Amino acid sequence: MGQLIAVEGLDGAGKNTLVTELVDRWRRDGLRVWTVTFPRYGESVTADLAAEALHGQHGDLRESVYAMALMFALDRADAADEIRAAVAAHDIVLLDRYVASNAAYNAARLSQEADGEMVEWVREVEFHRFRLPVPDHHVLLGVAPEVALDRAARRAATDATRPRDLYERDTDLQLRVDRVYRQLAQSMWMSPWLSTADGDPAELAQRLLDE
Ligand SMILES: Nc1ncnc2c1ncn2[C@@H]1O[C@H](COP(=O)(O)OP(=O)(O)O)[C@@H](O)[C@H]1O
Ligand SMILES: Cc1cn([C@H]2C[C@H](O)[C@@H](COP(=O)(O)OP(=O)(O)O)O2)c(=O)[nH]c1=O
Repeated sequence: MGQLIAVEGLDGAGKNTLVTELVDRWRRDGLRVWTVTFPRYGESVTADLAAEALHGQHGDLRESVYAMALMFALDRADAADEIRAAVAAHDIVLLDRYVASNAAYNAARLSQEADGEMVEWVREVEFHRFRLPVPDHHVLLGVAPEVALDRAARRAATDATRPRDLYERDTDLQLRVDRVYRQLAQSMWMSPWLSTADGDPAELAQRLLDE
């Protein structure tokens, strides 16, 4: 059985960059590594619909916090068996965003804290009803929100395929998401959380293997 690790953080925090570096490093070391990014755009209709809603389509879908949370959760529910099989066949399964994204973003949308109703609803729906595997570890890539916001804005300016969505353009929302993420990490929500401010892959790769 491999380790299931979820990497979390704000839009533009550098999750994708960090995950790519960790996967390369561990594979060079001979470990069997499998990775998936949520939302699974292009593979999951509900993920695509949610992203389109965040870019202004599908009427008032985006206004419902619970509907948006459910769209992202259904994407994961559909991937549950694949993740379980990957954990059985690999040393490490690395997830770029997972259930905690839904907890942090939707609690933040409702101005709730990590001990509020939304985080509990996400836990109940995703881990209990959808039976998603619980990560062995979470990693919070906790760069300062201003840094993440700046990176997301620069990425949008230089990459025409990555315009900022509704959440990325909402600075107050990102600040509240950051706060909920830190509370989730502090309370070790569902499993131990490792927090890193700079995402040094060498150090993090070792810390995760040492755990
Ligand atoms: N450690 C870093 N230092 C500087 N820029 C970075 C770093 N990590 C990522 N970036 C840049 O910031 C932007 C967002 O990174 P990305 O990995 O796509 O973030 P996320 O997946 O969290 O949205 C990208 O343009 C990336 O090249
Ligand atoms: C995976 C996931 C993402 N989100 C949010 C975080 C992001 O702001 C947004 C889109 O995900 P993101 O990973 O940022 O995709 P991209 O920038 O490539 O479009 O959706 C949730 O609210 N719940 C979830 O379960």
